[in-house]
Amino acid sequence: MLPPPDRACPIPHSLSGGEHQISFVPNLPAIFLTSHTNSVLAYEGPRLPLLPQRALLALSNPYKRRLRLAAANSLITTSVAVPPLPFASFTHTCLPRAARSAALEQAPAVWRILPYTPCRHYAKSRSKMPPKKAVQEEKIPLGRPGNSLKSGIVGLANVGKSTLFQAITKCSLGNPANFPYATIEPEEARVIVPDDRFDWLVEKYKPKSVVPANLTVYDIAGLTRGSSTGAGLGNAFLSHIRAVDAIFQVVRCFDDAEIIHVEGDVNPTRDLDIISEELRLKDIEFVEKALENQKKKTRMGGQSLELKKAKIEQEMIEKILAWLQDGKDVRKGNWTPKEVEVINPLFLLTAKPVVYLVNLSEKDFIRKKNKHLPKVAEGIKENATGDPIIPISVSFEERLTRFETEDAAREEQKSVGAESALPKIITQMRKTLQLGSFFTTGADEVRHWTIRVGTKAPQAAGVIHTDFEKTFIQAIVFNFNMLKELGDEAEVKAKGKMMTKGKEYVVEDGDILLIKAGAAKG
Ligand SMILES: Nc1ncnc2c1ncn2[C@@H]1O[C@H](COP(=O)(O)OP(=O)(O)OP(=O)(O)O)[C@@H](O)[C@H]1O
Ligand SMILES: [Mg+2]
Repeated sequence: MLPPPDRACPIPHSLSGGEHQISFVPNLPAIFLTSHTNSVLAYEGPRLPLLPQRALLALSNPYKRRLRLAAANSLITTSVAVPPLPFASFTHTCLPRAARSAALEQAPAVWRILPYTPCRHYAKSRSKMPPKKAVQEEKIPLGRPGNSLKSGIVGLANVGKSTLFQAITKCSLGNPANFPYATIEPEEARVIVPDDRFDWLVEKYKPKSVVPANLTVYDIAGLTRGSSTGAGLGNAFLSHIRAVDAIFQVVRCFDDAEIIHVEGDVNPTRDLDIISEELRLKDIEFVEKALENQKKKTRMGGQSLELKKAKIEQEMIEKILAWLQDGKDVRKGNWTPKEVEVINPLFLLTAKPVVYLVNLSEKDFIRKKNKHLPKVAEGIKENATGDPIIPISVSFEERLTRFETEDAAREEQKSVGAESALPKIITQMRKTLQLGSFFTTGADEVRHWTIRVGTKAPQAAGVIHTDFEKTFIQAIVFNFNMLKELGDEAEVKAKGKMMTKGKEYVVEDGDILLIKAGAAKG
């Protein structure tokens, strides 16, 4: 209860009526009256008024303790019903001492409304302090690849996509044939992600069940000049590309007069340009559509928070459109986390990470020489800086799959002096997507899980089971390298290398996790 008023102070009209909170700090010359709206009424005493949360920060420890104690006993924060003007009155006797004397001296006391969010007053009051360093916004990569990854094989028609698909998946789902557009519907197959650590763990634990990580690969119909406007197989293939997390782009660098080239001759730099142009044109179309929809939302006008958010989003979409119209791929932009949130649901083709696969003749691949290769590398470096390029001979890979046994295929690789590039392209794809691995081990199951680099323990637990993210308690962690070095879990434990980690732990590549989670609600 507040003491009875003995001196009236006017309460500004905007705060009159309704329930308001009064908070003050004993012996501090500031008093705050916070409304349920977005404003704060502050008493302007001898010191600059501070915003409540800032005031708490600014208090010295004994005051903080007193404030907390008092707040716990409802002494400090009291609800007051403020009657409408002109009857609003407020007693200065409940003001802190310094404020009270100021109120008496400067009567009538001055009240003013301060915005609730900005902390400008706080910054001003400490103007002698060096300026705060700009907070570096954490960068987040585009896309949201999960544990089940999808990648599409993309390229001009008749460049070897289906043959590669068949070699990768070691199955006959693909449709390789020497005529353009042999593939119509995207074929799909899962391939196991090769990982020596996983193989070692399987050997060590000899579990009843083994679950390696996998990558779903799609063989997508060939592109051609004008695909974005419906030429060739037109738009159909584009929707297939939209659905994948990443792209393997096959570039033809083999000369073979028998194999038809849709452009008439082998010219990989021109082919690269055609593909990036088509993907970009399609993205422009997607973004223009998104912008149109967004404009429908913002057209209504008004001041609601939702509308403000929609307007900010519209500006971001306009920025993305300008970027694309400038001839640049979305994945090469330097986007803020908020912009990434806008980009992800657009499923843009040029936002997807690309691994370039340069398809060489078997002869060139073995001798590690190809007349087109330097130009291709230069072109990619110039237009898609940083994207990985892997030389491969799709026909060699296809031939290797025809050997009866793995050993025979290995022998062949040894005898010709060249290794299959397939394991490399899958591991490179994971690297490009900034993915890492963790493992769960035991007598029942050894499993390889996929997460984005930088994922924290609860989110990693959520990959195992969605409930685990919410009910996460802790994780028992040790790294594969430690296990391999020390030999077994007991030894890892004895050496104190088995650790209990909480919610803030960032899972490292190769961690072996045991998640402890509570029971799920409901
Ligand atoms: N490195 C290579 N050297 C020689 N021939 C190759 C090579 N790679 C693929 N080919 C041949 O090119 C032809 C076309 O291959 P494939 O059907 O895999 O192409 P594609 O890109 O899937 O075509 P589409 O776009 O029509 O689906 C096949 O005859 C295949 O054997
Ligand atoms: Mg094909």
